[in-house]
Order: sequence, then C-alpha cells, then structure tokens
Amino acid sequence: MTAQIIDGKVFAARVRGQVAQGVTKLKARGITPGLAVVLVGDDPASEVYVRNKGRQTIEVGMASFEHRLSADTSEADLLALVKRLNADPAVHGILVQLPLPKHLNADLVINAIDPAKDVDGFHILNVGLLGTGQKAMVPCTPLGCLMMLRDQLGRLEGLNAVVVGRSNIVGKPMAQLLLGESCTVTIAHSRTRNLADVCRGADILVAAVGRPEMIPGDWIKPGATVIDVGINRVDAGAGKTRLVGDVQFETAVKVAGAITPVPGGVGPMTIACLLANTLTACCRAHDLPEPEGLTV
Ligand SMILES: Nc1nc2c(c(=O)[nH]1)N[C@@H](CN(C=O)c1ccc(C(=O)N[C@@H](CCC(=O)O)C(=O)O)cc1)CN2
Repeated sequence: MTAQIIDGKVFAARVRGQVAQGVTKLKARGITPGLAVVLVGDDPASEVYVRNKGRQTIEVGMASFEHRLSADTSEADLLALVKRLNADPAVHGILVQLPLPKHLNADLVINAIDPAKDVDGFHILNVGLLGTGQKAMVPCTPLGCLMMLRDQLGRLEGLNAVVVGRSNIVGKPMAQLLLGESCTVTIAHSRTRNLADVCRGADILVAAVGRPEMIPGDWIKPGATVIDVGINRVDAGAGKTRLVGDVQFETAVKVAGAITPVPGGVGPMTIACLLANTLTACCRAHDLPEPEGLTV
C-alpha cells in the first residue's frame, strides 16, 4: 500500500482563495483587514518567512505592515511598538516573528499583544480560551493541521490521536484541538517510554518533535493519517542541505493511509492560517459573522 500524499501547497492555496473572498466582502463595506508583522534581528529563515507573510498578505487583498527592528532592539522599544500596534485601528492582527534574540523575553512581548489581535494565538488568554473549549485565536500551524485532518477524515470523533511533541506553539494546542474533536488524545515526546508502541496505536499521528526522521514506518499503524510538522535542515552531502520532517517519509509512505510531505505539507498551511486568523480577527473587531471553514 502507498499512502495518499496530502498536498499542503494546494490546500493552502485553497485557504488563501477563501480568505481573499472574505477580504473582498469586507472591502465592499469599506473595511480592509490589516496584518502587522514584527521581525527583530536578521535570522535568515525568519527573514524568508516574514517576506512570504508580507507577500501573501498583499496577495489576498489585506494591508501589510512590516516592522523590521535591529537585533539589539531593547525590550522597552519592542513593547512600545506593540502598544502602538494595539492602538492602531488599521491593524487587526499582530505577529511577532519567533525566535526573538536571546535578550528579549518572548513571553512578555507576546502577552503585551492585545489578545483580540493575537493572530498567532500565543497570548496566555488565547491559550486559556482554547484549553477551556472557548472561542480563541488558534495557533496557525495546529489550525492548518486540523483543517487537513478534517478534510481527509471528516469526523475525527473517537479516533486515537497521538501528538509527538509538547511545544506551546504546536504540540499542546494541537492536542487541545484534537480533544475538541472528541479524539482520544495522547501527548508523547522524546522521553516517552515505549514511544514506538504509543505511536503504533495512533489512527492520527502528529509528529512535532523537531528531530529529523525520528519516526520510522514501522512505528505507524497501517492506514493511519500522518501529519508531519517537523522542518529539519540536514546535510545532503557535497556542501548541500535538504529539508526532512520528523517522520521517515520513505518508510512511512508504505504503511500510512495518508501523509503530509516535507517540504510542501504542513509548512504552507502556517501562513495560510495566519491570513485566515487575520480575517477572523477583523470580522470579530467589526462584529461581523466569521468566515466559514476558516476557524474551529
Ligand atoms: N510568530 C511565529 N513565529 C514562528 C512561527 C509562527 O507560526 N509564528 N512558525 C515558524 C516559522 N513559520 C512561520 O512563521 C513558517 C515555517 C515554515 C513555513 C513553510 O512554508 N515551510 C516550507 C519550507 C520552507 C523552506 O524551504 O525552508 C514547507 O514546509 O514546505 C512557513 C512558515 C517559526 N516561527
């Protein structure tokens, strides 16, 4: 058996199309959703992500506000910028690109963002709302994973879901979302005993542990749906590198029912869901109905 490949690029393009339609409707009412992205420092990967965010924001018809600050920016200056963006009515979504330089306290900065504009869903209030099953801003990567799972499987109720990884950005919110779908959820991680056996029990396996190709095909239940969140750059010889996921794709594809590739799986959904969250935040700010199919 060979797994169906879940194409994240195609899926993300579909989501962006839905977002663009929502933006057109808002513009007809004289409202333009706006997304502010803050980049501190010159991390090359973050540079690429921020550039792509800005480009895709404009492509769906939103206003893009980019703030690039030097690596030695003080916490006070960054907090002052966040405060200005909180107060700016043209800005419906605020995102501070992570990681921040070491001297800045990311928790402090994220929790200074107005929770209604926290399109990353990282603010402690949104974390609490999601954890208690209330309307929240949902972190983009897990939201994208859930959209793909719903599309693939329909109802998820009663399925065994194993999330490997316990980060605040992916693992924990992913587990909350799957619980919200009435899955039986296990959060596993690199120190879990008998990790292979835990994974073998999964109808849905979400790998978000950040270890290149840690999960081989023989840890996967035949027919399972595998969502690989890992984006790991490894040596490809001859001075080159390549991207691999947390799942060993070559062996997993022979066992799984469906699987996301790396690259081209979950990654593109992250920015598409950021745009979806910005549209949602804008609708909420104006007391308008939320876009269908783009929120949980
Ligand atoms: N404030 C935030 N910071 C970070 C987040 C986030 O959601 N909010 N996530 C990541 C980076 N990220 C977006 O910011 C992101 C990562 C990967 C991709 C993507 O499309 N990946 C491609 C491969 C890209 C490549 O060639 O390197 C793929 O998987 O196909 C988009 C966005 C950390 N920081």
